[in-house]
Amino acid sequence: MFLYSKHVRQEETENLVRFIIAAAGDGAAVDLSEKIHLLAYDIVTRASVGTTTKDRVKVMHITRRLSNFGAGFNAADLYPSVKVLPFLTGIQFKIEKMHREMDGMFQGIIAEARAAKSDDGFEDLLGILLKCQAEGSEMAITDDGIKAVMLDMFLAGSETTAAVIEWAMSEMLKNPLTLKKAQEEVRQVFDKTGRVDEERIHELKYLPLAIKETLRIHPPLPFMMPRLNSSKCTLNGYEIPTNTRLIVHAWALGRDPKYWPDAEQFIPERFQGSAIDYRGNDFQYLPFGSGRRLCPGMNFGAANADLALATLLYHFDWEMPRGLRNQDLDMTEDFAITVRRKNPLALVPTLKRPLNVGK
Ligand code: HEM
Repeated sequence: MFLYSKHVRQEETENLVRFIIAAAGDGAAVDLSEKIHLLAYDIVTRASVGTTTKDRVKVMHITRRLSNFGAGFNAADLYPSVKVLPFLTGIQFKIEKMHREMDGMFQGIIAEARAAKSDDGFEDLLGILLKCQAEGSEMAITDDGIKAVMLDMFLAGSETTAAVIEWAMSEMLKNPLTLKKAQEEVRQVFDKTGRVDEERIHELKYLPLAIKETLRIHPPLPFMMPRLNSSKCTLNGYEIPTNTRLIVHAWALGRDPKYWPDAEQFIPERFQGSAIDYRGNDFQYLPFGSGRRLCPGMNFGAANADLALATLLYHFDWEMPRGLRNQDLDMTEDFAITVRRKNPLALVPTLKRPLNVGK
């Protein structure tokens, strides 16, 4: 899937450039947040189910509602033994409604994929699952199982990727020296061919630092997956009984001044020559989690963010809308399972490099 997603990623980022070119020109600001989110959904959807669905905007909104809904703690979580609470708080009803909506859409996607079944190689995830289902395997694959995997991909894959791209652009705009540095490097590398693609992306050294720094200050999932401890233990003097639900706060770790000097500042250079990376072994920096629940989409998500950011910086100069200074850029976070910007990122693009497809 990762290899298959390469051309999907390329096509979708180029579509984004086309859209921005069409929207730019008269000094008008573009709602970059919306486009970044559609980009992430389209890449994840095409890699998962082969095509973008006609309901893409609807799926995107339901996913966001699910994310908003799952944020924070609710009474039912605090008193899991009181079985009636989910009904009293209305949570059960809302979950069931969203479930019905999503289920109908996913069943439609599965039916379309079955009808379009061909022998041209099942390269997307849904195709592979349907093939295994048809061939029969030791563990039966049901339609419900397939729908659960699809939901996982949409929920876990698209909002997170979009958040990284959106926050990286926001931080670089707010810190124009970092923007300049990243942009100069991107243009130096890709001017050789006039096209941003993955053949040369490994030549970038500064943009990956900026992405790492973004993941430190804005881990898209501020809380890792809940864990249950299998035996009693003591943490910071607190006794934790067996089977307690524990949640690691990745956001707080990334901003802890004990580990990070000038923790609130966006300084990509802090990762230069540093061995700290996001693969889950450095416990002060866990944007993709750690251990057996480590994000399985880490490489896919990082590749999507790398290409999208390199493309945005290569083709366009970016400015704040008239009357606003870079340092005034609003950075308020929206509280949901995935933390994204509260207000859309509206920026003025100026085309600097045309789109050279197929060079
Ligand atoms: C760059 C963007 C991404 C970030 C920052 C991110 C971050 C995370 C984090 C923090 C977790 C929880 C890990 C833990 O608790 O140890 C997670 C889980 C997960 N992620 Fe990602 N993720 C990203 C992209 C993706 C993508 C693109 C996919 C797939 C298309 C994906 C699929 C998943 C799944 C399925 C899980 C649940 C794993 C489990 O249940 O054990 N993620 N992700």
